[in-house]
Amino acid sequence: MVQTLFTLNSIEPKDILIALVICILIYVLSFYIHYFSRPDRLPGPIPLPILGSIHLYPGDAGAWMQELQAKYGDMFEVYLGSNRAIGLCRSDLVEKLMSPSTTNTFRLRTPVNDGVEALGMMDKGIIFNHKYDDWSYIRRFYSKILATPQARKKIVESSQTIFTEIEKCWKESDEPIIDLTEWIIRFAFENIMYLATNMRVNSIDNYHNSLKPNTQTPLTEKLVGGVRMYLHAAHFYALAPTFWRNKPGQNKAIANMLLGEKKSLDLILLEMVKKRRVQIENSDMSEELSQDFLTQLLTVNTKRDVTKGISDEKHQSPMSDEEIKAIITEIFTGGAFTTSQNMLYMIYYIAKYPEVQQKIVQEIESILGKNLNKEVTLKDIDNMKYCEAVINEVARIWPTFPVNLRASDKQETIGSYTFAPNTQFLINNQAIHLHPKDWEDPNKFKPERFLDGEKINKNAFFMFGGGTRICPARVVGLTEMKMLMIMLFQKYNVELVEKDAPIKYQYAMIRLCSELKVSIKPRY
Ligand code: HEM
Repeated sequence: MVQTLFTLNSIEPKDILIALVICILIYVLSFYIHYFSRPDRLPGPIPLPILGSIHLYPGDAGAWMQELQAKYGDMFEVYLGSNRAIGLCRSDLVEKLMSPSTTNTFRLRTPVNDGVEALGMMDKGIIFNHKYDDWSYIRRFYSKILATPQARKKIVESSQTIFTEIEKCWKESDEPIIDLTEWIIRFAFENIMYLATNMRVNSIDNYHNSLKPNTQTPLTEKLVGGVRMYLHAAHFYALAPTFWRNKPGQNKAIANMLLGEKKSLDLILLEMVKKRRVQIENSDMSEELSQDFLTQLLTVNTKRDVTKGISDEKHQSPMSDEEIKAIITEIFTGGAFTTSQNMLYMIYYIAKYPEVQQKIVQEIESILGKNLNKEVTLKDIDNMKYCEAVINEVARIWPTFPVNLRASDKQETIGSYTFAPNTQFLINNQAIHLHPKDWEDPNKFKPERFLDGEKINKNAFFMFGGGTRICPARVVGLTEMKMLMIMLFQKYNVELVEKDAPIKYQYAMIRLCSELKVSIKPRY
């Protein structure tokens, strides 16, 4: 005891500092010995201990992946904190990851991620769900409800009504220049709300009124704002290592703010779920319930089950409000935001290329005539091949989702490289879409390359992703895009205000358009 006290008393602050510096040096040395002797080395920026390469991240994963490809080639590595992530920029490199086979082992989007956990989305819903049985159970709801002609018909019908409501607001405002960004988000939001809940929620009028001074923020605006912030939160939390998120100062403040926004969104969505649950519980047992997404989630494995056999032996209980909340968070993310952003970029390119706009109008008129009130059928929509080629070409040249994520919980090989379980793979959709190996004149906007007869190479185009995790709502997504195309371009000539300006956007898992100013003039 005396000996210990004596020893402690004789330690000077200087000695502690020296010991600390020695520890840090040993850590740094061993970090770099490990780094430089790692097996299956790939080119990439030399990481810093703890931070990895995150200090180099420009805030835009799409732009970063392009920059890294230019420096290091089609396959490279970066470190997100201490975790190795592999960038893949060529179709043949992603073959295994994007295989539709049920034996595809790249079933995960990310390894277990404490940021996603902190947001309350790990193993909830489907996007970040690692539990294969739960993921496939929830996907069955998507397939049953969204991949059907009924869902497409519903979207056709609601798109027409919602677009008319938007036109009414535009007429009322009588502005010569319109920024389409927020209108198109409300268009997609109202559509997905109707599809997912069978409710119309007046989001067009609400948005229009919210532009007037001194108005309160209506619930639909809070929801749209909340989902947008959720995308920013998912970006920050999924990517930034724990240490970086908790760094005192700006980082910590951003992390707290985003978490607060996610909690506010959770409260709104939970209230929506609870309200509908009470409505169902209070309704007469003999009353036929609606077949919408929310009702299916609320009634599965209950006496009022409208799902007709979605559950399996592992899923025999009703879903909790929390589980349903996570699922509808994702429905709104994909339904309101991914869809609207694709539509905005579609409008940007069509307005930028008047000759393409003219061909679109010709095709629409050849199928629907000049009667603007003619009912649009699914067959009409399916016959619009040039319109579809334009949608594809926009998604090729400017994917809304420029970087996709995959991981496997097993050891995997790609080419001659072996990767440890839980390695993160970053599929550079933008680079694959522009790779000269698969695309002739890749930077040229040329919708004809998608017309019948033109061969698109395997794994060279991922508008809706691919493999087992391909977008489960692609059929309705495409239908909605074509509907907007018909309603906007059949009736109006659309011109960009800044003809040569590049797309203005922010990155938040997807590319979020920040401004799209156009002038819209009636054709007739
Ligand atoms: C034009 C519209 C849309 C586009 C371009 C699009 C695109 C995508 C892409 C690229 C993915 C990633 C797939 C992968 O990892 O391979 C995805 C996944 C997903 N999308 Fe969509 N999407 C659209 C519309 C929608 C809509 C309307 C919804 C919801 C109603 C939706 C819900 C989802 C969900 C839940 C996933 C995750 C699937 C999983 O992890 O298994 N999407 N989408």
